[in-house]
Parts: sequence; structure tokens; C-alpha cells
Amino acid sequence: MGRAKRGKRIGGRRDGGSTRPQGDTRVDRKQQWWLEEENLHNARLEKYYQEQRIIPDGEEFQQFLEACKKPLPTSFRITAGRAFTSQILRSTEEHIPHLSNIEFEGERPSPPRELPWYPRRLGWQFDVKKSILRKQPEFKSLQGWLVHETESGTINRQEAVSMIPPLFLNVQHDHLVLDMCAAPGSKTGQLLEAVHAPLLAPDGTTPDPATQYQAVPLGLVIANDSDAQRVSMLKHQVTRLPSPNLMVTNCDARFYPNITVPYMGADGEIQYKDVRYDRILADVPCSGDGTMRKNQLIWKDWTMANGLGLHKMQLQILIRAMTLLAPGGRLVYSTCSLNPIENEAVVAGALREAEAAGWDMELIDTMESPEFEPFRQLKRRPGLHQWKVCPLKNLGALRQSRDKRAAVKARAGQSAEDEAKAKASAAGSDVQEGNAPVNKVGDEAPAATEDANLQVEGSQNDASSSNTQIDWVESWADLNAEFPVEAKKVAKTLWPHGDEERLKLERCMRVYPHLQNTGGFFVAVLHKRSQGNRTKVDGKGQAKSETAGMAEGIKRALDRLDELQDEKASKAAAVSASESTAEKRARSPTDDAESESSSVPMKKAKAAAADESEVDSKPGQEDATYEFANELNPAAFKEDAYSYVDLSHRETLAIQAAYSLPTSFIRNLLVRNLTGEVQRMVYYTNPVIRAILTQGPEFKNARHKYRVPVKLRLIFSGNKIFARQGPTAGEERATLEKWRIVREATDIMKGYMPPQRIVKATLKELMHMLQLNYPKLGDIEMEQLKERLSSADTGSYILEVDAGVDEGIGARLDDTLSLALWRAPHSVNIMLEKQEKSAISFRIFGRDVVDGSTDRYFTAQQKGQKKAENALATPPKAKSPSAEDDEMFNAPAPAAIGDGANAAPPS
Ligand SMILES: C[S@@+](CC[C@H](N)C(=O)[O-])C[C@H]1O[C@@H](n2cnc3c(N)ncnc32)[C@H](O)[C@@H]1O
Repeated sequence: MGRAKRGKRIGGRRDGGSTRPQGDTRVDRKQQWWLEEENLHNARLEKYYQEQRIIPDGEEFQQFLEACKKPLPTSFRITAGRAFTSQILRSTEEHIPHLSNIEFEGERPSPPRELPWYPRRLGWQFDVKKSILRKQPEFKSLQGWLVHETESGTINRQEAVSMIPPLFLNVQHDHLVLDMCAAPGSKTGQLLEAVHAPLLAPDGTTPDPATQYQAVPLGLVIANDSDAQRVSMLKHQVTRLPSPNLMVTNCDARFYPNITVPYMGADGEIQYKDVRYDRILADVPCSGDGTMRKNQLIWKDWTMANGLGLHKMQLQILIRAMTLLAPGGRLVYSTCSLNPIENEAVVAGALREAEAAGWDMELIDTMESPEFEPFRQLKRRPGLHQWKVCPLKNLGALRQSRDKRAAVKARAGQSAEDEAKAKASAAGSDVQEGNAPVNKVGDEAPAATEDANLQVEGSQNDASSSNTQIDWVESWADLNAEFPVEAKKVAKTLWPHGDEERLKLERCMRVYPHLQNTGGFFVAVLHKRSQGNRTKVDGKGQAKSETAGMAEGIKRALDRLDELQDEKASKAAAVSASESTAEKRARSPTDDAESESSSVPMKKAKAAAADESEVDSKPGQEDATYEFANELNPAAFKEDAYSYVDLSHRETLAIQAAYSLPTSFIRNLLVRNLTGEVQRMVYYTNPVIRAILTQGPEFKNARHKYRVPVKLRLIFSGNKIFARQGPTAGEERATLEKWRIVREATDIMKGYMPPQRIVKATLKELMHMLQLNYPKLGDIEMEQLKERLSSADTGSYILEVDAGVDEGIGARLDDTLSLALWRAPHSVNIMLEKQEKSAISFRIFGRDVVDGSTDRYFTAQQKGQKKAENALATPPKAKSPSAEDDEMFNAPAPAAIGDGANAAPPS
């Protein structure tokens, strides 16, 4: 029973969003409990942290407790590096004067204020009651704006403290990043944004705005979570920020698999190596007591056992992270718990393990390093050198039971002796054994059974329990001396070892609620200096690890492999053109091998890597279906295949020709079927992901025709790029009409569009198009615009609006705006959902100019009908994790979000 409960807690810890599906009755329980303020008290929790001395006893500890009992302010961050980033920042600032000095029902709510430690003014926080948001007009309008922008992905609701760990990773364009415990994905969002647009340069200065944003950077983010349900929330969250640089996996972080890739170093040789990451985030499952301001049930449910039960798993995850980190790489370990057992004890345990393994790991001093200068204003306390341990939740019961047994034993011994003496004195003769009424030892005293555990746990769970005594144990040796059987199950790493100063644990960061009105958090930033004696060597004597900055070597190797493939293909084409069938038959079978002679070491390395493949194969499996591949996998895993497109397929060639795309681009087009045929939706990934998915032994191996990355349990990758238009009865469409560029691909395609496929528009023309929403060509009243659009062929375009100001219409655009445009035979459409068009209109024109009446997809009636249809067709979905539980960010009526903008527009 106890174990099941703990398991649930691990998977269910929430941070930056809730996991609870709509209609979950636990939400009601929470709300009910929330209202009773006297519940915000837990004598054991308070005593535990007082005795741990996480904060000096006295006045400050009281301030800490008071802050823990106040509701958490709302915070959000503005998506960095996108076309509208500066516009959103300006809108946020423009709201402030309107929200200052407002009095409502006797209160003066405070306007949003920036988080002083968040770089480039992109983090914000405010503290306003829901009743004010609903009724007070200016705050109501702020809420409407936040709803629009959150849905558009330009604003992200996130707890302020949860924004800290990714900041200290300072992710750059070429970083290989692993987010080990990623769901629901608030921090993954930050990491992904940073790969596209780093918040800071590597030295902590502001990056050059001209090069800050890259649509397809070299690096990648792998977001992983072991909980299948939470992984689907993660997928939902990250697809708000479409990226070709993301993979989502579903593995246990403690055993996160090695990913093997080709790598070309300075010597020009291609070797196969295991990926070692430049940046790793281990935001591990924890007891979550730092979130008590948001999740007030913590006051009720907290027990010491929560942290104890998680310590071992946290340590295992951190050690795996250290293993997977590239020398020169950086790792952040974080929890939203205040408990040293889950924090300093884990970091110290892992550092000791690293020392033993010969890895040069150290904690980074974030106060000293100039790179972290921008975060100086983050108020924090140093990590602890000392903490206390109560290693067993039932220690009191064990002691009682032991003492009782000893007493019984003593009594039994005493009475036997007394009786013997009495008998001896009465009879004056020898005592006859067996006559004495000796109790069986242990009859009365319960042993240390589960029942005993449960009894004690029950009393500990009671938040109002007056029994606050905590049975601290000085050291593991003391526990072993007292209870050797139990001690064997307890990790020695729970206790300080006396080396905490040497390990510089003070460099860890503790953020407390009272310091700057936030939740509580723990963050440790670690650095790996050099590879020690644990460097793995494969059968060929090649080092399998690599220093930071691997992405470039992977790309170089992939380019060379592509070249070799092209050479081979053109040779084969030349041979088949010039040779007769008879000559072909006579041709030496070694010719093909010779054509690759320059890559002999590579072939050997590939063979060696293929031998390491973990997936089984049996003869005859080549023809098996994808379902069969699932049977190979013990844990059920259903995902469609990932195949890069067949370069010689008719549709691939047609897309390539229609959009004049280089082969190097086309190679990165991905489809979700076994054959690589281009059928309905085409995705795009960056080359490093292609290297992982096509060149690793799992995928190279001929046995794995299924192209389902079973070992990695890949759940999601690829940015939608082309969508096939609906079938046209009886006629073949021209390619440009058939393959539409989807809106998520605008940034990727911008740099590749032929000039004739870019349509320029002024701010006034943009306004006109938004007003018409989905105009027939004949409805366009601006003659030049009408002419430009009418003379364009049907198909996909990028509509480009230059930055500028048009005072006549009250418009201002800070950065060039690019939007996907579809030119149908009789109409044009900006490929955005109506809500997004409204959001853009607000940003540029300060008001919503979009005419809803011509919206063909989202009229109120259709919305209602669609919702009803969906409800019948599909089980209820979990809410967006970023929006749940937060009225501020919830649309009053559910918005029709879905494939609308990407649905095939009528021709
Ligand atoms: C603190 S939450 C992560 C929050 C997330 N980083 C964010 O910012 O949204 C911890 C996550 O770890 C996951 N988890 C628990 N055990 C795990 C394991 N052994 N391997 C990987 N993930 C695990 C849980 O499912 C949970 O989603």
C-alpha cells in the first residue's frame, strides 16, 4: 500500500502545470480544502525545517513560514527571440500605467512587475485576486490579452522559480541538450527557445540581435519523461513552439540509453560514438514541498517519508546525468523541494560517486562567475553543509517495540530467576526446568512489521498531530548499531559525510518563498571538467565518449555520408546507363565495396556499432509489419515509423522542383510511414536528428526496417512543413497547389522560398486582409494589393510585412513579420486561426480588426457543433498544462484550437 502511494506521488508531482484531467474529483477536494485557511499548518513540517536549520531560527524563520502560507503570485515569461518578442514586451509595459492606482472594492491591486533577475526583461509577475480579474475592466482586458497571447505561444505561464534552472544552463545554438524529467514541459519550452534564440551569449553578455534567432540551429533538445501520460502533456506543451530541433522520448532517466551517432573529428575519419550532451537538466521527481503556496494540499499531506522514498531515485538520475554529460558540459540538478535529503544529500552523493569514477565534476559558483552576472539579483541562500536525518518513518515504533521486547525479556528472565530461587528455597533442592511459566519472547510486542509502519505513518500524516518529536539518527553507523537489518535498506548517502565543505555544497542555490515572493526551489549547477578513467572503449579501441560541442562533428560526418551516398548513386546510374545486361552480370561483385574504399574505417565502425544493437532479430522478420516490431518491445510502445523521404520518389522530386529546394534540405524531410513515401503530411528535422534516426546502429541495421526507435521510445519529432491538399476529384493538381506550406514552417521556409513566392504587403494592406479575414479576390478593395495577389499563381506564399510605423492607422511593427499565405483560385488566406489573427491585430494595431462574420471555420455555431462532435469521437483530453488551474490564462469560452489553420482551405 505504502509503495503504491509513493509511486503515484513520483509521477504526479506537478511543476509549472497540473497533470489532472478535467473532471477529476481531486480538483474539487483541493478547492474545498483550500478555502479553510486554518489548514495551512503542519506541526511536523514546521518542526522538521526548523530543526534542519534551513533558515536561521527566529524572526526569519517566522517570515519564511508566513510567506509559505500566502497564495502564489501569477508569473509569466515572454517567448524569446521571436518576431513579436519586443512587441509583446512593449504591450506588457503599456498595460502598467493603466493598471496602476486602480481602486476596486477597497483594494489597490498591483500591476505586473518584471522579475529583476530574468534576462532582457522577459519574466513578469503580478499578484491579483481572481475576483478583480473577472470584474475590474482594466484587469479584465489584461486577462483577455494574456489569454490570446498564451494561446499563440508568445507568452508562457510558469512559476517564477521554475524558470531558474534552464537560465543557468545558458543554452546556445549548437548545444546538444537533454531534459531528463521533462513533463509537463515548462522548462523544455525554455530550453528549446534558447536553442533557437539564446537569451545570453556564452559569456553572459547580450547576444547580437542579428544572429540571435535561427530557425534551424545545429543543436537539439531531447525532452524525456518516464510517465507515458505526462509525456503526452509534454508533447502538447512543446508543440506550441514548433521546432525541427526537438525529440520527445519516454524512457526511465536512471537508465537513459546511449545514442550512437557518426562523428567526424579533425582527422577527417568517421567514427561511431555515443552522444555526450553539452547541457543536461535533471529536474527530478521530488516531494514538491517548495510548491506549498500553489499546491496547498502539501500542508495536509506532507510526511518525512516522501523525501526519504525519493532520495535513491534522485541520486541514480543525477549519476546517469553525470555519465551522459560531455567533458566541458554543464548539468543542472533541481527540485522544488526544500528538503536537504532530496537536495544537498543527493548532490554530495553523486559528487562522491563521480570522484570515485574519476570524473572531474564540480559545483559552479554562480555568484562569482561573470557569465551569471545577469542573475545576481536573484535572492538565494547557499547550500547546506549540515543536515539531519530521520532515516526510517517508523523509527519511534521500532524503538518502542524493541524496548518492549527487551522489557518482556528482562521480566521473563527475572521471574524465571525469582521462581527458581523460590523453588530452591522452598524445596531446598535442584530446580526442575520446564515448570516455570516462561512467556514466549515477543508475544506481546509487535515486530517491525508493515502494520507497525502504517500505524506510525498514520499519526505522522496527521498535520495537526501534537506529536512533533523527530527521531534523528546521527549517522548510518548509529542506525546500523541499533537496527542492523533496517540499516541495510537505508542509503548511507542520506547523511553528511564530513566532506561537504570540500565538495563546496554552499555553491548550491536555495530559493525561499520569503526572499522575493516566490515558491521554494533548489538548484545546483555542475560542470564536468575532463574525462577520467571511466572513458568507455569499444571493441576496436575507439573512445566512445566525446567532449562538448559534438553537434558540429555529427553534422560533418553526416555531410560526408550523404556525399558518399550520392557518389554511389551517381556511379550506379552511370554504370546502368553504359553497361549492357550481360556486362552487368559479368561485373565484379566487389565493385560496390570499392566505391566506398575511402570509408573503410567508417564501415568497420558501423559494423561494430551495429553489433552493439540491443534489439533482437530473427530470420524472416524483414517482411514483418510494424505491429510485429512492437511485439519485440516488452513495454508496449505504439508509434508510427519515422522515415526520411525517398529522394527519388515522384512527390519528393515534385516538391523539390516546385520550391527550388536543394537536396541538402530535402534530405531532412521526414514522413511517418515505413517506406519513406511522401503521402499526406511531411515533417522537417535538423541534420543532427537525422543522424540519430538514420545512422545509429538501431536504424542502420538492416534488421530494423521498421524505423521505430524502440530503444529510445521516440514519441515525437519533426516540424510540420508541407501538407497535401485534399483530393480533387478526377484531376491531378499541379505540385504547388498540391503541397501547401503549413504555418508552423514559415520560419524554416522563409530562407528557401524563391523570390516570386514572397509577397510584400504594407501595414495598411495587412490590416485590410485581416479585416476581411478570408477574402475573395473580388472583395479586396486596395487595388495594388488586389493586383499583386490576383496575378500570383495559386499555391503557397510567404507574406512579408516590413517593420515600421503607420500613424494614420495607429500601427507599429517592431520586426519584419512573415506569415504563410495560401492563394486559392478565387480567394487568399493568411494561414492562421482566427484567434491568432486577432492576437496579431492587437499587437500591431492595438485592437482586433478581424471580421469574425466571414470566418468560415470558427463561427460560434460551428464551434459548438465541432466541440460536440469531438466529444463524441474522442475521450476527454487533459487541459493544456500551461493553462490549467489558472483563470488568468484560461479563455472564458473554450477557443476552437486545432487544425483549423492547417486544414485544407477550400479552393
Ligand atoms: C518535477 S517534474 C518535471 C517538471 C518539468 N521539468 C517541467 O519543468 O515542467 C518530474 C518529472 O519526472 C518524471 N519522472 C519520474 N520518475 C522518472 C524517471 N525515473 N525517469 C524519467 N522521468 C521520471 C515525472 O513523471 C515528472 O513528470
